[in-house]
Amino acid sequence: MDLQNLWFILTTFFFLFVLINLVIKKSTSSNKTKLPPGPWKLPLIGNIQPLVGPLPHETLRNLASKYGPLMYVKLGEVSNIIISSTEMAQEIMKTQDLNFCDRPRDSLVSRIIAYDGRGFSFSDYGDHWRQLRKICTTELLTTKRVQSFRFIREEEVSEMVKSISESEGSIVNLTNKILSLTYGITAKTAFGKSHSYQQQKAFVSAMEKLLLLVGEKSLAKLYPSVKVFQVLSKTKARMEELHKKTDKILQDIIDDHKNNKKEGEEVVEDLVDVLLKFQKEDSEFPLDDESIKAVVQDMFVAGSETSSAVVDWAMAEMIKKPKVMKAAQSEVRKVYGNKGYVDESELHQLTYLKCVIKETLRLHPSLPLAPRSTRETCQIMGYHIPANCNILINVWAIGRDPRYWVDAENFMPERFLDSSIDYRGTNFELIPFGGGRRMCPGIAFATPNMELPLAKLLYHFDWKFPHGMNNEELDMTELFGMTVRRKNDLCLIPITTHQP
Ligand code: HEM
Repeated sequence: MDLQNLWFILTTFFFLFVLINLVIKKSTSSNKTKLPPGPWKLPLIGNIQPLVGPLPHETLRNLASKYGPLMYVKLGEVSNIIISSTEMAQEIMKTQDLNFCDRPRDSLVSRIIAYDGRGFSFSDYGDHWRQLRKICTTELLTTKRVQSFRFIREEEVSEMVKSISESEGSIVNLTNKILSLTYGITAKTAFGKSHSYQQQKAFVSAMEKLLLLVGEKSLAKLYPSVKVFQVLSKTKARMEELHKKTDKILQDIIDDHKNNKKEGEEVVEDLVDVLLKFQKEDSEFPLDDESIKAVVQDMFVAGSETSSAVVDWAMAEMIKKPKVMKAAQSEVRKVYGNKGYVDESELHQLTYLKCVIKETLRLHPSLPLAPRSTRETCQIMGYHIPANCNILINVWAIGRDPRYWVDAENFMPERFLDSSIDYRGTNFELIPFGGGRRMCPGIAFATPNMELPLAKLLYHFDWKFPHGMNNEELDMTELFGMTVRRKNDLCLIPITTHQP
């Protein structure tokens, strides 16, 4: 070998060595910052796929079937990680829960609707949230408190049933009836008697419009850092206008509570009364008026449309499946047959109805995309998850995943008869109330709000479709907003079987 050849071989080895080192270094460092897989994106715009189509949870499910249960999607300038499997949901809501228990910083929602983060549902994990959570779990939403409102629920549901019975044989808009029932119950439990029907109507109407705006797509939401979009945003202007209305009504109600407090009188405390107790100076958590309004509004946002949507979907699924309707009716009529009327005393005996509700929550979770945000950067499955990144847990997709559910798209309440799967945050294939630290604290509140109206609607009436329609033709299209409800109202004909 001459000297020239030796020189050539040595330099080749040297360059190969440097190159291999560079490749190894690059691949280890990029693994650390490698984001989860996701669809192609355009500069500035990000991923347009999830913006197309009316139902983001469905589009995201379809994308996840290609890119996997941990997916990165950029909407405008906002980064989102989409979670679409039980394993990943468990990682977020259990294993690494502490790092995933902030809420997304949607500046419009948290500033306008949630009183600059003074509320509970939209606030970040921290001292303020901990204090409010404690008030909720020890005072506001306890089983004892829920029990104390039993007379309100029974009265309101009886009123609804009477008004349906008056329309015997003609078409009734059940969706509207159920929605105003739930809002009525929430208003009475929150405000007590110190509000007029006009105030309640105005408040509920503004809240309904606000909640639809929350689900609306807007440039201001996609580009929160571009102030000009915030200024020009019609969504923002409409939110502010509606918020002004709800804020004024809430302030009037709080003032009324303060002025008319009759000391020593034995009355059932409403939610405003309970919160005002925490305003006293010697209270461990003094709350100002703004925080009280924010929490009361939270109860409306988180508690009204969610429960009413479940009752509405349950009725729709049952009328679509006459066998299920019959089984649920027979159970209720057997349990309450001797009594002759439905109240809350025997609700615990309605095993099949509870399965109907579980199955409805599986197929129609009121919040299909549970929103979280990361507190610090972390790793999942070797992928980099940035700090302050929005996390959307696709509860809807998990509930319909054929890997966990037999005949997943089919409404079959029987599947829960011999199953221990529950929605209390330990079975990650069924998480309509979420899980972990930020799990819904309102299950005890929601349960009778769903069970009592359903039991009464099943006990007192048989149901027929209008205009000779048959069960195959019932439209089940969803409408995405703050909650997912029916796009078209459920309109049915009641036939009274047991006079209310
Ligand atoms: C069927 C009815 C309901 C459903 C499906 C539902 C569902 C949910 C879900 C999915 C979350 C987010 C959980 C998470 O991030 O892990 C949540 C949070 C919350 N829910 Fe519910 N909810 C319902 C009824 C209620 C009721 C009746 C109330 C109160 C009266 C309520 C109050 C709240 C509050 C305050 C939060 C925020 C908790 C926090 O951020 O710490 N919910 N709910």
